[in-house]
Amino acid sequence: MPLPSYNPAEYDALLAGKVARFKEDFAPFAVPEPAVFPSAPLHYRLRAEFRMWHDGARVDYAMFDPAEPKLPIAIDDFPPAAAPISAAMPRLRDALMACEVLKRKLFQVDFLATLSGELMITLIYHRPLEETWEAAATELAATLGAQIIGRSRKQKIVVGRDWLQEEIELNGRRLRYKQIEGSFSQPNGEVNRKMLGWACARAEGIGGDLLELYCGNGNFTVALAPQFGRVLATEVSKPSVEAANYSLEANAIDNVTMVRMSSDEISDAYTGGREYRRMDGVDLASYHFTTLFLDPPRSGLDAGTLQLASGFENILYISCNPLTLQANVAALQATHRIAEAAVFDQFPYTHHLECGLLLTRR
Ligand SMILES: C[S@@+](CC[C@H](N)C(=O)[O-])C[C@H]1O[C@@H](n2cnc3c(N)ncnc32)[C@H](O)[C@@H]1O
Repeated sequence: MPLPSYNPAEYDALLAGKVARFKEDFAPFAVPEPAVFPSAPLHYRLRAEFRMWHDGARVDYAMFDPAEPKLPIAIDDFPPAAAPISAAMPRLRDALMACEVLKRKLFQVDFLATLSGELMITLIYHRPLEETWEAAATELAATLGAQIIGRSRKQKIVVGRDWLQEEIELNGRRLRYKQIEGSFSQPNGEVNRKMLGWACARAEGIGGDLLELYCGNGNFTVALAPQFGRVLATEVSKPSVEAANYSLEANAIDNVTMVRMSSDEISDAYTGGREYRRMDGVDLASYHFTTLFLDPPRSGLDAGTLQLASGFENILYISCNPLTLQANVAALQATHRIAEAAVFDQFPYTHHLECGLLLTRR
């Protein structure tokens, strides 16, 4: 099997195939016609990771054909990568080749960019990093206009910041977010903007309070909060909670309480389970929840969260895995029907599809 091809001429047909599969998979649940949100056909990915291949004085970005995983294929560019990554790739490679201290035992390079034009480059080594590395990396950061992080076993050196500030225009607002190196952020920035817009339009006029699980850096929280009375947002990862708190402050949002809790913990607390110190000061009984917002990892919802969801009037569910979404919708069939559906092409030229559903109580 060759490396994936990124041919814009094939894009529409590939997306049509995915939409058809979605409609077929969800037909047993009487899914309405989905709204379809395409991606830009090129330069859509805000993240890219490459192994680095050394050959004499050369170093190259390498990709691997799954059929021949030991044979590196050197690449000069990566068409899906967002503009700041595409522009930096050849400049970084040339700078590495010109500087032994930056090049030696460099194993991998991770790029993270934002729609706001910021760029972070993580250089991962199979050797300890010394002061001369930091001096060279500081020069590189200035040349490329990027944040640079050096990683090696038990070592992390940050040149600049280990986070980026994203800014997203949405419905006349300019939303600001913190995106921390190594934490989750949506890979396709423009499609993410479309997801935020779709979710806000679905929430229009519902009112009451919102419970959000898997909130990450507050991506949806910041967009949705003004449409609800109060919001209780939860997330398990500590850096993501820190980023979410930053995002709330940066957007002057004051009706959200953030709690670091896993989905099964919040489900347990909600149904009167054990007491959680992290819930101190949060009076669950004082909320008038009308809506549950969910954006879980690929594994979908655990049994406790499904139980929790079954009691809500409205469930807004964003999923990166139609298979687990199908299973979760099946489990909620007795209580909820699909009122609206959307597909978001976060991952062009792959079989992956992001979907959104509004489920309302029967
Ligand atoms: C698909 S991401 C969505 C994040 C966020 N909604 C966004 O749009 O960027 C899923 C998030 O769920 C978090 N997560 C994973 N397992 C979890 C669990 N059991 N309980 C709560 N959060 C979890 C991850 O840390 C990640 O931030």
